Amino acid sequence: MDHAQILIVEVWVPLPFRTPLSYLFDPALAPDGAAPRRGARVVVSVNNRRLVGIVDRTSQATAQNDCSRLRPVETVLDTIPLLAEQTLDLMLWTARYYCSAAGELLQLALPPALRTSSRLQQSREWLTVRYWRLGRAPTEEASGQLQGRKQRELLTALQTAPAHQIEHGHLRSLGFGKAQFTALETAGLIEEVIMDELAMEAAKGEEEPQAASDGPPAGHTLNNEQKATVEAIVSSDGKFAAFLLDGLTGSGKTEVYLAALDRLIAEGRQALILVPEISLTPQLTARFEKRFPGLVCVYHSGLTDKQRLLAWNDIRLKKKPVVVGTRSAIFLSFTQLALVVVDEEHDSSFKQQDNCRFNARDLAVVRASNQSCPVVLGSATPSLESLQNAESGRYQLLRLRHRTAAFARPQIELVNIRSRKLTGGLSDPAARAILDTLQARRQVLVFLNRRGYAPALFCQSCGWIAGCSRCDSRMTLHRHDASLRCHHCDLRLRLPTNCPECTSGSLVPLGSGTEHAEEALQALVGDDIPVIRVDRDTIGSTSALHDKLELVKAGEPCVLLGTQMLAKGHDFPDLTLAVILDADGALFSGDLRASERAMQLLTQVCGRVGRGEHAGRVLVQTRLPSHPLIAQLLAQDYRQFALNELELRRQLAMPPYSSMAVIRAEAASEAHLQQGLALLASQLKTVMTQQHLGDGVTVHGPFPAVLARKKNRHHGLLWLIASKRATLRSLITGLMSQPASPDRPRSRALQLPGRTGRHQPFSWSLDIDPYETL
Ligand SMILES: Nc1ncnc2c1ncn2[C@@H]1O[C@H](COP(=O)(O)OP(=O)(O)OP(=O)(O)O)[C@@H](O)[C@H]1O
Ligand SMILES: [Zn+2]
Repeated sequence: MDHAQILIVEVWVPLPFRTPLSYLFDPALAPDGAAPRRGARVVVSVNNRRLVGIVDRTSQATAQNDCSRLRPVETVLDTIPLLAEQTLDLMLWTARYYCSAAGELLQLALPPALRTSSRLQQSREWLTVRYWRLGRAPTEEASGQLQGRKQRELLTALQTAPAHQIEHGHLRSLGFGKAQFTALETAGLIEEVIMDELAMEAAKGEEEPQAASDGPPAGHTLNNEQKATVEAIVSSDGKFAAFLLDGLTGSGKTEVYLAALDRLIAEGRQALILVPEISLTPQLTARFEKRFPGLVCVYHSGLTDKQRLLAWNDIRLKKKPVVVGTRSAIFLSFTQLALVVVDEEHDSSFKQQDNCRFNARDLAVVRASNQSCPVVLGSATPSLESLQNAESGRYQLLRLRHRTAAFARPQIELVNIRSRKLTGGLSDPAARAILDTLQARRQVLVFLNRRGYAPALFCQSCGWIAGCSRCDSRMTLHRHDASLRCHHCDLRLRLPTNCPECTSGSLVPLGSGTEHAEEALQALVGDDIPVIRVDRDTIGSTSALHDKLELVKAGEPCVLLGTQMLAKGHDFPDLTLAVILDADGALFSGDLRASERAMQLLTQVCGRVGRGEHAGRVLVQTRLPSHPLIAQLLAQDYRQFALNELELRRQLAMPPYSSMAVIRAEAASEAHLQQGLALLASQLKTVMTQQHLGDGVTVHGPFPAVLARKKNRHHGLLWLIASKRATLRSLITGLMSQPASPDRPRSRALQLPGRTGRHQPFSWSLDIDPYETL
């Protein structure tokens, strides 16, 4: 083989490999003789599977390369890079930082239609777009013959459009139709162009500036705090700066993002707004769309494959400069970011909980830094990590201390329910407050973070409790379909009528979930007042939630009942009472972040009321009125809470004052689990000794996971805590190069350790900067 002509193409494939795979490419065989460019897609085969991969690098084969062992690239799908350089760089950075496979991130960086080999043809069809443009040689005579007003309007539209062309669909939406197209085409004044958008590269630089729009509807007149905040953000235009926007619930953070965007995207650049879950906040998206009509693109996994492809491409080609998306949107192909916003930055949904366990909030900072633009992390209840970054000066702290509403803060009262009778979880004082509020024609929010009818089913004669046969957990009673369900593995059983242990018929539900609360609330308020339940069981689709929330927005008296779905950023001016049915549920967990999470959740619920013209009131039902966290909730000083909590973490040398990784292991049996974890622990010791890591790092465990048995697999973990991030890195890198098991040395270290499959006797994975630690 003549090495001089053969190229070696390194390709990332969507499999858990640590390095790209090498393939041969013979330019002589390519139709245009060109090598595939970085970021272009190719089809390659891996273990007889044909996969779509992304080109990382192409180089000349040398005599050192053993080309006979390499397979050829099967097809080059793109002549241009489909993934922006910036996205590819971020993928590689993410894979390195989180010790995972860059190729697997392709699933997030490319929409499904572009990476599934059976959909490739269809994706091309979806991206073929019809345009009309000015004819090449319109004659004077032809122009003179223009008949109708609409024909002249169409011509003017094209004359003033960038590149003198406009998409067919867009023209139709402007009211132009077949009559005008045919007439002008016949006269040679316009012509049709069919374009393969997948083969188009994004406009570079300022070539095609996209004005924010012709006078977007202005927002509120900003108050002084908001103005100062916007100025601080805008003054970092064109350079990297990270801001923590710490603003009370309802202090107008969203208004700040909008105003900053207004100033920053004016020059045709892009902006990314990351939100926890789009389906939960249709209102937020609507606010962006209203302010930037036609310029907002929404990107999340709830879209159909086609919608996702078109949205992805609009973003790539910079047709829609404002992108509102969930965590995977961080991997979109932006080339010219002017601003990145992470709304509700404390939210757990920014952390991916499987495969590559990245935190999109942290990647937002990395991406902004790579692309030299400001990034704003906003929250009323900032994470301790971000607060610490602000304290240490890494992030600039911006504060909004005043609510925009007429009333500063809701009034919070405790209801001690230790010896009270509850109906569907509801105490008498809470019931009275609800009725009073509805009487005054206002709305009520009832928060209960537990779905189903009851969290347990109990036999009064023998004490049996329904448990899951596959997990160490209780089954939840769902009454609407008379089932018992495990919320961990989704096992579903018919509700028994008799106790399976003692056959007695005295089975009773224990405790209350939202289904029970709904029943009790409806009985309390009567049939005329709607009780709107929002939880995972009632919200099948985005539109279902949207319809329910519209009902609340209409302002009629109603009761909005639900789980944490309701705590996320909703803005309903007529909500004046919130009832937290069971504050204690949030207080018991040994997790590192348990208090932080509980405080954030409860504070956010309290923040949903009193946002309009009327004062808000919150009733907190608890059996532990003197619990310190409840006291801090009453004080309504999240910041003080956070500072105390930070001090505690500092004393314990826990994150954010140290770097942490969790090794999660699962096994077919307890014996396999113990054996596997013991091996890992001893390998960690070996690495620590070899590399003299000494006091810099501590390994805790092994210990069982909170749910020690889940889906019939046994779960356990190890904690690695280091004073410096670099030490943790050395330890992890060292561990990765240890043999997978004593009798099975890792041959080429290509495959990531521990990711050999969920059905192995023993497997493990790494969680760097874990959100959940148990
Ligand atoms: N300067 C202002 N003048 C009058 N009203 C304002 C102003 N800024 C914001 N608002 C209104 O106040 C309400 C709360 O603002 P916004 O939703 O921006 O707050 P937020 O801080 O994002 O809230 P949260 O974090 O609780 O979701 C909204 O209805 C908004 O329209
Ligand atoms: Zn189960």
